[in-house]
Amino acid sequence: MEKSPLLKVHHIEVSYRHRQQQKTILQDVSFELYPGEMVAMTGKSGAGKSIVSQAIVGLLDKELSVTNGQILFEGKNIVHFNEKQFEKLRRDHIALMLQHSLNSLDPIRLVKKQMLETVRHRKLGSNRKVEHFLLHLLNEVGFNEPDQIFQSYPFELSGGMRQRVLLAMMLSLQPRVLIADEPTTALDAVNRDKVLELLKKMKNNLGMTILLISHDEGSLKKYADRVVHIEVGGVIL
Ligand SMILES: Nc1ncnc2c1ncn2[C@@H]1O[C@H](COP(=O)(O)OP(=O)(O)OP(=O)(O)O)[C@@H](O)[C@H]1O
Repeated sequence: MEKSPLLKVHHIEVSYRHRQQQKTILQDVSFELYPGEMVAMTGKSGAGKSIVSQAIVGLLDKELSVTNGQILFEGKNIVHFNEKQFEKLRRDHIALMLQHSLNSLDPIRLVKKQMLETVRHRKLGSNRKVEHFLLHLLNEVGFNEPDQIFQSYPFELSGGMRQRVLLAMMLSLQPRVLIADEPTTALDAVNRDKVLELLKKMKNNLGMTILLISHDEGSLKKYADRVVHIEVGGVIL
């Protein structure tokens, strides 16, 4: 393991402000992610796990802001990035797979179209090359007949299959860090294990760094290298 962290969340505080009202909703959260590790973040519902992940990638609701602390990505403080810088960060370095992201696939647009759109900004070569790359990723996430999935509509797929398509989409961005916020909530036990296994495989094969957010401490311990626990008001390592 390299010595310096890829991502360092350092004593951050997030506050809510609307008109005259202000309150702190997250206080003194610190943890580090080292290259190539999978860290699970757990904590009770409402502890602030999603808020932390949104703060990292600049997707906090507009009433919320980081009012103290630093978030360092490769040693650089990104807390005060503007929208354009955050967009680039999300596109090139840190992908966030959201809790309810199953809904982010359009049910009536071909998987192929949606996947191609995800990588449109990347210079990956000819159309054939890009399609080949995406089909390979579909295969990596466990589809034996990726072309069939490519040519289907999300409404034709099960929840577990859609989750794996989404994962392939995230992987197509080849992020340094993948933050997966409750990636398995919509899945049954079999598919949940499949997705977690896959994340582990991605970590091992591609050297990806993963922050996995979930309530489910038991199953996460099985897959993660380390667990950080968020308490309401702060983090306990
Ligand atoms: N837009 C917002 N405005 C004000 N408070 C918010 C906002 N979003 C979240 N909160 C509050 O911040 C706290 C942390 O919420 P968050 O969604 O991060 O919790 P969580 O740990 O991810 O919970 P869960 O496991 O249920 O998803 C909660 O008390 C929540 O009510």
